[in-house]
Amino acid sequence: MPLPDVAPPDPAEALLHGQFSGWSRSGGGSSDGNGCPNSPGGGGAKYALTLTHSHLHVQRLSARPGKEARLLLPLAELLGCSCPRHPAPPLLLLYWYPSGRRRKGVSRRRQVRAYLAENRPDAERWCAAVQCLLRGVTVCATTEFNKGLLPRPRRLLLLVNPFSGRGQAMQWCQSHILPMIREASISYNLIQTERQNHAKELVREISLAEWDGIVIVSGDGLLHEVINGLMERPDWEEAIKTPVGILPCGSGNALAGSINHHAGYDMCLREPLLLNCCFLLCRGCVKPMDLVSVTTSRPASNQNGRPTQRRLFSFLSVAWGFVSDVDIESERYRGLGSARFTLGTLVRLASLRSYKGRLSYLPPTAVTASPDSTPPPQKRPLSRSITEGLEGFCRTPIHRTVSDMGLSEQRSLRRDDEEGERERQKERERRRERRRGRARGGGVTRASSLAEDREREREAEREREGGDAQEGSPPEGEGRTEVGMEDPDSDDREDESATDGKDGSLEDVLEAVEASEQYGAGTGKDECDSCYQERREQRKNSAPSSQIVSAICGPPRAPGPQLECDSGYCAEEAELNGTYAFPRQPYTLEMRERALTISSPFRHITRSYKPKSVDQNQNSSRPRPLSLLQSNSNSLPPKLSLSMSPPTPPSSPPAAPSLTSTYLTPRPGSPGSASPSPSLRSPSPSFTFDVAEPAGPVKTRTAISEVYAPPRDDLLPPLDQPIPTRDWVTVEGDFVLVLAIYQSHLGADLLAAPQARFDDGLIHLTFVRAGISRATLLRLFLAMERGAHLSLTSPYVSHVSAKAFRLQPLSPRGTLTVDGELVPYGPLQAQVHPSMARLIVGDPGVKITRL
Ligand SMILES: Nc1ncnc2c1ncn2[C@@H]1O[C@H](COP(=O)(O)OP(=O)(O)OP(=O)(O)O)[C@@H](O)[C@H]1O
Repeated sequence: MPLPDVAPPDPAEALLHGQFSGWSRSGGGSSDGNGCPNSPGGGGAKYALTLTHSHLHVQRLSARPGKEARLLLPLAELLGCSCPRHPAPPLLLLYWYPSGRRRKGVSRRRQVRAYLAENRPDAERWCAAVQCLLRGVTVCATTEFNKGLLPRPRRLLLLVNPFSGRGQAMQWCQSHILPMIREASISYNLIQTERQNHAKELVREISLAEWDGIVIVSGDGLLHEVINGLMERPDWEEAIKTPVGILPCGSGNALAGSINHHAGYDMCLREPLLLNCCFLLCRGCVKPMDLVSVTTSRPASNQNGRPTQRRLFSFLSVAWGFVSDVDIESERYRGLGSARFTLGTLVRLASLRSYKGRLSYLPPTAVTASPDSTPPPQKRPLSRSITEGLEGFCRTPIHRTVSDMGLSEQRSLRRDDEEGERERQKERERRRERRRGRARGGGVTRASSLAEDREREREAEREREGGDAQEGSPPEGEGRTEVGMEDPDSDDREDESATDGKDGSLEDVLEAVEASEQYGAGTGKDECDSCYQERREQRKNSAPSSQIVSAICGPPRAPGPQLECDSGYCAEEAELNGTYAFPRQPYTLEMRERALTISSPFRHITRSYKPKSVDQNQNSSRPRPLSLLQSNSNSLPPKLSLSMSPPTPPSSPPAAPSLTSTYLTPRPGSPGSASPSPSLRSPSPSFTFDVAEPAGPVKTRTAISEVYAPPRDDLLPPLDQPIPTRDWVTVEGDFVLVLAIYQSHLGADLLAAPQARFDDGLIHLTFVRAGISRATLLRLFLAMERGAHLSLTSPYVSHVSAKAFRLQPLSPRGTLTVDGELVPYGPLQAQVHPSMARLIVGDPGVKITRL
């Protein structure tokens, strides 16, 4: 980009200075066709190049009418440079990505500039100098630039979900991603995922020391898998420090939107967003990112009457109500790309639901110490306030009832005394609660235990069943009431007159959308309930993944190390969405072998997409993606073989990984090969993706414990214990939505929490209560596109920050999502773990929105 008033460089700042000739395919002295469309000019034009720490100054020596004599290339806009090998002429190729306005927002565009050096050593010296600056190597004017100064090339593991978004991920890999990664001199291995949880299984087992980063080429769902795969490793503390990146090919792309926003770019979608994120990825700066530990639960359904719990780690959001409904229900419009959410929003607005529930949260001011900054001593009380709060609530020595939070002064108490007391107290509470009955109104602020809730729900259920049997009304409408109606408990969801008058012309639009939806889907309003039922049976992306899982991966997958899974729970979950389905048939070695062979990340395919034969995707009715391991990395063995050990039964505790593969181990003679076992190697905590590292041994290895000890949620009591009344705030009533988000964006075009930072240690809660009109709700989402919704005042909308929260749905049915993925419906609680992961975000925020 020529700048009219470019000042000449200060000679004192110059690192290199030299003369080059212009070069282009048409006008240059090359006959091999190795030209560049944007090179500075034909043969004959002379240029003086000066390299400083921040810029490359280009001065045209021979004047040319109508052309600027000076050009300033900021190194911040340079992706990389190269010097093509002999017999190509001694060229210095610069890959420049200035930002420019596009139809769909501002994004980067590629320009290659080529300068012909007098000889090859000159070209190589310049190339080394530019690369040193891009990699952050400390240099000065007296530095003798050569390739030896450069750190080893960075290595990325690219995981591509070919079905994400509109199914363009592989196409975009070829057209944009891989060329840019090569230009940035990054080595990579590319693996296509072939089924749900494939990425999770991979990252659980690979040798992470081989990689400088794991990059997801997909939507947010695949990153969710990777984060949880890393957290399920015995060496999770090291593993989760592996930088992760995302290249947006999904339909929501919330994290990519947040990264784009953090870099200072205007909101954009699709390819412009991809180019921005790919540029930032190649630049490579890493930032700490908060993770949120989420514990989900389902009410007791098995004979022992215990609720079952599951813990997972989230980087983006927890949603209940409107947002999760739209996310899951709009799956059917996947072909529309991100527009599916717009349509889904309109459809859901047309038949707005509300859900009964209780939301409790711990505001940040109430927390004295972050669990990560000063790890609490073992078995300390959860917090003093909790004990006090519980005492106030239960009027009994509550420290006994919360003994597994650890009350050190009470450790000497006999365990069975404590348990007996806890049981007696629960029983007293239950009786007291029954006496209070259902007279208690909505919006009550208090703490209570899930046991009470379940008891109340069971009672309510019994009453309802009795009532329904008498009145003959179906129970479907329970708990999902239309907003705006007088009686939120009413089942008469057809009656929307209460809001009809309010919304005016918006209603016409909504009715039109609703009518077209009914026409398109062939369902009427009543059939919404059957769709709802259906949704419980299916899962996101069910077609491809369920086919593969059933045809190829019948083997049970061992539950995560922290997973408490009894058979009843698993069966129920399989029915719910399949996410946690553990197939019941025995898992033979042959099946495991077949799955792994077909999974083919371990196959070496040299830069060609090899189509898979149909029989590899048994029962697959749709064309399957190509199995692929594509690599330009020199660091991996060309031929990969697997050695298998018998599968671990799902119920057995996850000890050392049962699968080993030679691709997991360093190549013999490679820098890391001295390490005795891949499982003993982990990235050094001090390693950063962007910090220059001299060539040599990959990383220092530390021995890791095989005992899995996941991080503790020390701000939260166990899910079946009451939350404290002190410091916690509880809101109970009818909600249209509850959204907990920890990134700025909910989708690439939804700035849901403008104040959020990757590592602010906060959960940003938005909740909308029943009674809001559709017009206001629509206005809220429209304002969210600009991040202006926080200033929209409505008595029904609240925005708060928290360190932890608990959500107790009291409606019998609904949808809960974590990072956009369906989780079992039931009580859930979450706590933020500040800066636990690391995210590749590129250069920090230089505002580039206009030319
Ligand atoms: N090859 C595959 N076949 C089927 N499902 C897959 C495959 N690879 C990954 N998945 C699963 O697909 C789900 C959705 O993936 P992802 O979120 O990345 O894309 P998306 O839904 O299109 O994007 P977004 O979340 O932004 O809308 C994830 O749960 C992931 O586990």
